[in-house]
Amino acid sequence: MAAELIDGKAIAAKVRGEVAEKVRAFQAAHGRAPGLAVVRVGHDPASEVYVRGKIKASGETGMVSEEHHLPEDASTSEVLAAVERLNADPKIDGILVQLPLPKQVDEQTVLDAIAPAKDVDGFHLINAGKLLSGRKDGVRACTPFGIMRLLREAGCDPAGKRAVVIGRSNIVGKPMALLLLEANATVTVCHSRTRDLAEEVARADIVVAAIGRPELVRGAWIREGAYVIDVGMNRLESGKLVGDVEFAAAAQRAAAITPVPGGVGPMTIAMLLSNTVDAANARIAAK
Ligand SMILES: NC(=O)C1=CN([C@@H]2O[C@H](COP(=O)(O)OP(=O)(O)OC[C@H]3O[C@@H](n4cnc5c(N)ncnc54)[C@H](OP(=O)(O)O)[C@@H]3O)[C@@H](O)[C@H]2O)C=CC1
Ligand SMILES: Nc1nc(=O)c2c([nH]1)NC[C@@H]1CN(c3ccc(C(=O)N[C@@H](CCC(=O)O)C(=O)O)cc3)C=[N+]21
Repeated sequence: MAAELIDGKAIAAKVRGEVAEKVRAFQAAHGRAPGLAVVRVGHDPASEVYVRGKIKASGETGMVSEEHHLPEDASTSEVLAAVERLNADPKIDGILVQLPLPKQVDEQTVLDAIAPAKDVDGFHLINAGKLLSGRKDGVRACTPFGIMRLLREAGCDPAGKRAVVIGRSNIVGKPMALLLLEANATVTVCHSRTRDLAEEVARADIVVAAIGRPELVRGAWIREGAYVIDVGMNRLESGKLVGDVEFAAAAQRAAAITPVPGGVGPMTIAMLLSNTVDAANARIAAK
């Protein structure tokens, strides 16, 4: 393998250490730990795993966390009521509503009901709008924000580079493109209607794949010396977890690449905790 492995697990551990330090300072100054609430609706098995990971990691940094589990048939107004209670709870600094929600629940209505100052996912309209407008005071979506840190730790400055983001979701692709643009990359966003994905990827100095299709991005497409970030989480029938990039072949050409698992996933959780302690401090400062 020619590429450097970008060790998301190790970098996430470093971020959690920084968060633990901020948690200690917050506790000393305010007599309580920052609080994170996770709302989970129904029984999506993947969500159960991720939420457990988030709760465990938050405890390790000294934060207080609680999980609110609603039944599979919960209505939009029941989920809204849970969000409203957490908005009003002074001990809660961060609220995360785990996605996807069951189909009868209106996702955007729920996300927009979260107090923007407690929206540690960065999915609220206000935080999305602040990112679009280049304002620095909004909450940044955890996955793209974590990827910017991974690039920095790998020694990649996006300024002037050609970045190709594959995927245009509100939670990964679009905010990723905006953060890369903010860092002065020349950004192309690809999606399912892109005419020639291979050709777009072949030009890229930075590739971020956020598609959700196992190994769709072929190793042979990767430009020599590119930085490759694989967001995809695809569980094969064998039980094996693979990304959106054909890892072994891409690693022959890339300068650096993230593995799945152990790349972007652990970083997403670490950035959630980082956003929560930052939200706790910002809320106190705003009082
Ligand atoms: N590691 C982590 O922390 C996280 C991982 N994920 C994972 O990342 C992946 C993407 O997640 P998310 O953004 O929520 O997914 P979405 O399903 O919301 O978006 C997928 C995007 O991929 C595009 N796409 C689909 N097929 C193709 C194709 N053949 N060629 C090019 N583009 C294509 C879609 O295009 P179009 O818009 O045209 O439909 C869409 O924009 C998933 O595997 C998810 O599990 C997600 C969040 C966090
Ligand atoms: N409101 C909300 N916010 C999210 O941030 C959010 C969400 N909903 N819904 C689902 C996606 C997905 N997501 C992941 C987080 C961590 C790993 C992770 O830690 N993955 C491990 C592997 C875990 C395993 O083995 O299954 C790894 O990559 O090493 C993966 C995926 C956050 N998401």
